[in-house]
Amino acid sequence: MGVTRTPLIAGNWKMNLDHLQAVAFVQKLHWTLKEAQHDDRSVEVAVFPPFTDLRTVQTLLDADKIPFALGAQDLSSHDSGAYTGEISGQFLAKLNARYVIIGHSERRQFHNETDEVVAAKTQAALRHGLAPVICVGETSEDLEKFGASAVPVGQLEVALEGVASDADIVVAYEPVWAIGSGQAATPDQAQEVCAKLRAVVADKLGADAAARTRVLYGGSVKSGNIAGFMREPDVDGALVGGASLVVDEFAAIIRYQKHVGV
Ligand SMILES: O=C[C@H](O)COP(=O)(O)O
Repeated sequence: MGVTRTPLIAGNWKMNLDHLQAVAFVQKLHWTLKEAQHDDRSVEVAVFPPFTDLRTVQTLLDADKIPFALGAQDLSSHDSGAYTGEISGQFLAKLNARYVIIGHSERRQFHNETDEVVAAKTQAALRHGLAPVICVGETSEDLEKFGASAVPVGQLEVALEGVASDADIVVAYEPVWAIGSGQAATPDQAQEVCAKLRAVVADKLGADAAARTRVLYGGSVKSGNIAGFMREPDVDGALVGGASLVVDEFAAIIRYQKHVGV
């Protein structure tokens, strides 16, 4: 029997929602899903608040037994020391963070993160038992010059250098042109690149890792298009930006099976 990959719907809040707004949001999302009798086991939900919210959200998740996983949006490649403003993976692990986003295109674009930095951060996450959500994707210029898959495939190959075959990782394919633009990739386009990314995981970490690793699509995911992506065999979930900030919309994305009859 093949490996079943639990779908992952991840909300990357980016630099939105302070810790008080985060509490209200998480409580409302939880109630909304409960009211809709959402089956907690069918889809894993993860939220990625700003660093300053993490402790508050973790306390709320624990206290109210809310079954959402917690993730951070970045981490330092170093574990401790004189790195002003940086956040260590060991701090995130102590907050029971399960995931950390690495190499988001906004980090690559605004903080000059190279593939090598992404690889070092991937190692840092794994050292502390965090599952890196490794983001890769092409810009519209890359798409024109090289097609859709060459750049994300190359980025992932570097990120997986030296990663052990039993590592717990997630890959997120986020075409940069689709992020925040309202112009999502088509399910076919997402499937094509996600399948190639899974092949990179197979090549670097082996067939078992490729079979269990979740590959997400991200870029203008909404309740109206999530079902199309989730029907694709190599798309195991979504990394959602803007739509993860609106409770009803994010809940509808999480409930894609019932909502749109997949
Ligand atoms: O991390 C999330 C992505 O950047 C997608 O953002 P978006 O859903 O607002 O397009």
